[in-house]
Amino acid sequence: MSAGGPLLEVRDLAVRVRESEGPRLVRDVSFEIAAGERLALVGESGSGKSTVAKALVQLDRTVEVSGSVRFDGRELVGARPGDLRRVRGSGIAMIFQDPMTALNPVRRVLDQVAEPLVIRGVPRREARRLAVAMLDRLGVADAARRAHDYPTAFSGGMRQRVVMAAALVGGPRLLVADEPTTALDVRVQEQVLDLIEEQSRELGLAVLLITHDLGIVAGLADRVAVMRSGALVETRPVDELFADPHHPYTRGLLESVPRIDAAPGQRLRTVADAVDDTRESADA
Ligand SMILES: Nc1ncnc2c1ncn2[C@@H]1O[C@H](COP(=O)(O)OP(=O)(O)OP(=O)(O)O)[C@@H](O)[C@H]1O
Repeated sequence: MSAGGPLLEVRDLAVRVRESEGPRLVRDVSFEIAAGERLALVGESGSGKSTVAKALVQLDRTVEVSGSVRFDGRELVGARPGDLRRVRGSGIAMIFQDPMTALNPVRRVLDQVAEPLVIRGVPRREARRLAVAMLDRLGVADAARRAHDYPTAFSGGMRQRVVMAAALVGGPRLLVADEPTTALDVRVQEQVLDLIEEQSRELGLAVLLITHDLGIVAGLADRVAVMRSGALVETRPVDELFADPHHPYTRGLLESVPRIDAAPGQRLRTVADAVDDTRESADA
């Protein structure tokens, strides 16, 4: 346990493709997340959000990560593979956009959710009991019976609940959720986001939510970090950022969120429009 410091502290994170002379994919990224806090990392597609997420626990071996990532007081950049595996198994859990790729289609849900516990030496019976309890907690109806099904028998939203159960069963302190609802239909998106928020509140779980969709950030995040072209442009409390975005790029992102009060047929503004406006007013 770190002595009063943030749960996650990222300093000057930079990522480059190994043995390449090309520009860094991510540079100068610094942010922190306190225990139980929810931070959204937003930005357009290709801005580097997933690269940051994977760099935290060095999931992508084709890239070189530099700078500092301290989790619970321990440095992860340059840590031994075994130590990183342990952090991934119990400290930092990750879920991704497509729940099906995270699940093995030919293994029963019960065994997949129980696996992180079995790996840690929890007896199989007990691991299975805890797995069913977690599925139940995450709203899988009739969990004891459904747990014996294969993932293909579940809908997209239910699969994401299964993935979350496998992520949370080991009692992580930070959940990194990379576009967790992008592949789901709108109604189910909301349920999954509510679920993440509920688990965060009840378990004191910190969350790093990665999304290109600012529309889903307001209800869930405490703070927002805005990423553009591999760097952070501003990190602020969510209410402040929505009320008074400092950076033109952030203004652009906010203006490109579809609004139900927009006039019918009104063209959605893009981030490029807002950045152009700023250039024009600077030129004038
Ligand atoms: N291992 C890699 N090798 C080469 N290029 C990479 C690698 N990983 C990421 N990139 C590039 O880095 C840039 C940032 O990608 P990243 O996936 O982090 O963006 P993102 O903001 O998460 O976008 P999206 O929302 O589309 O996932 C992209 O141009 C991507 O092609």
